[in-house]
Amino acid sequence: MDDELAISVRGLRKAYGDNVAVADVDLDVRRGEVFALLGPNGAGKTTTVEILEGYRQRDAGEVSVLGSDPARPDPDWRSRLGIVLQGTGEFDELTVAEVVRHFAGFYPDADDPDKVIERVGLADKAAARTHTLSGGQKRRLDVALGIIGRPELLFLDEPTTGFDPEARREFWELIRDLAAAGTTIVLTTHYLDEAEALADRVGVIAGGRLVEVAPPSRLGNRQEALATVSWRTPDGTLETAASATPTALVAELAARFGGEVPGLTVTRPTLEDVYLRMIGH
Ligand SMILES: Nc1ncnc2c1ncn2[C@@H]1O[C@H](COP(=O)(O)OP(=O)(O)OP(=O)(O)O)[C@@H](O)[C@H]1O
Repeated sequence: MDDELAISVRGLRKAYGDNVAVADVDLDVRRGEVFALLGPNGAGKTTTVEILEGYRQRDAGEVSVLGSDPARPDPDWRSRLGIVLQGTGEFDELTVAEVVRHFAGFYPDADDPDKVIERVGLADKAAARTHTLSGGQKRRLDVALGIIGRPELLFLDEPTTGFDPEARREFWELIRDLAAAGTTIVLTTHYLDEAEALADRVGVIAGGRLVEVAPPSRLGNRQEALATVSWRTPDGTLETAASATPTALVAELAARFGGEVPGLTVTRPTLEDVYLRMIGH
């Protein structure tokens, strides 16, 4: 096992009856990396992640997570993981501070509950009973419970669903801070901007197969794709051209217009464009 790897997966396979949910997945995640798993509903993300977390059994393949096989983990293995599930929900009558303190008790080297509550932006809700929290605030509490044990490896399942834009930005900052402090992070998300903002690499999974793994900027050869240049002619018509040399085209347009080119835009395929192509749209 390579010590540089937080996760190493070879030939992972899982079927539910005849339904093959995960087929021949090979995947490495380096220590300190932020890795995003993207894929449409039913692609196999949760199945894969729950196998890595030790919550589901695999049918075949080799899996190592922080040096252990999740199917036969070392005794202290689980305390080195942080898992942010979609909603804990069982502690409705307890306050935020009580729940976070309660979870801190499960870990040998837990972080300071007040500090963690502050970090996830719930300081002014510390004394509130959890059933009074909004959806976004509940997700922040989920995140607090995921990081209270100072995990080496943090799993986040669609972490910002229900967040308002400001809360998402704050959450992204938190993830960047955790990553900067050396935490390895694996997240699933349906938000491509989130993957682009946070991930060192993304893996696209479709139909149980890992279609591609690459940094967001390089996925689907995005960098080599033709640029789309648009501008308006003097009579206001929108013109569009696909170009491998957009700088030359813009220079030519600038010369033609004798200065500013009306309505000029230059775009490359977005992560969403290449992602949708990859999953067959
Ligand atoms: N416990 C289960 N029993 C039977 N089939 C399951 C079970 N869990 C998942 N599946 C099936 O396995 C496939 C992959 O599901 P999975 O939940 O891993 O996808 P996902 O990528 O996480 O989807 P989503 O984005 O909707 O959360 C789907 O066809 C799903 O119906």
